[in-house]
Amino acid sequence: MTEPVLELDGLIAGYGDTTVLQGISLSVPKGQRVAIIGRNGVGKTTLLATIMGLTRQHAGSLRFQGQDLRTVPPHRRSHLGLGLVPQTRDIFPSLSVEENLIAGMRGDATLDEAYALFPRLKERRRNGGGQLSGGEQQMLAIARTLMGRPSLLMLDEPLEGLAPVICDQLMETFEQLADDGRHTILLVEQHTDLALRFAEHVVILDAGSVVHSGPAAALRLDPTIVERHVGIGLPTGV
Ligand SMILES: Nc1ncnc2c1ncn2[C@@H]1O[C@H](COP(=O)(O)OP(=O)(O)OP(=O)(O)O)[C@@H](O)[C@H]1O
Repeated sequence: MTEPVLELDGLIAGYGDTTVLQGISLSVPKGQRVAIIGRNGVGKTTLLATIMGLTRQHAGSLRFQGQDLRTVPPHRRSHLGLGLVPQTRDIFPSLSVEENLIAGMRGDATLDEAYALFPRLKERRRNGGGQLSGGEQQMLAIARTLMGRPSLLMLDEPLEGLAPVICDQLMETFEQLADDGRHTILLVEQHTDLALRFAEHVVILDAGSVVHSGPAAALRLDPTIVERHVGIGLPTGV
């Protein structure tokens, strides 16, 4: 078994005094593709935000590459190799595509890398972030996070509101990133079928707790587990 890159043990966290995550334990090996699924409001975004240091950790532990992150602020976490593409995308609308990418750049990251991954961004490089389509904005949000050279890439509902053809393109990009040997990926996604096809391991959350954690292959064989916890059926052929 590969060394875990991320380890959560009894993690309780939330907003101010409110707790949302009710004792999450999770161990993610380096290079694994993990899908985090669950109904609306069960704490998926809060889990990613907590790993990034954006919420209040009340109890339990959170370790990245063996280091306890409890007192490490978000900007330091991104220096350590954590990268979050938030659901809100958070690009700078008044900056051009190129300026957005430069703002996220660290180390030896180059614009050419971003443009190789998303040729569309090269075509739009002089356009303002606010002038982009939803799909282009998501590409920019992902590319900007990658400019920070994360080894743990967290994607919060990256397909939300996007046309099926763009969803397919983005899923191909995630496959590419997972296969390049440099990224461990946590994917929060409402498109459960796509998430299960992508993932090696699936975590199902309900009311701030892990109610299932196991290989994606088992869920593909037995969709009733997903139906029970997420309340939806999977299309056939997943
Ligand atoms: N900034 C905040 N302050 C207080 N409570 C919040 C905040 N953000 C989320 N919550 C609450 O935390 C709980 C979990 O929300 P969260 O967004 O993590 O769920 P989710 O599973 O990602 O849902 P969705 O699929 O709708 O995005 C919800 O009850 C939500 O109302």
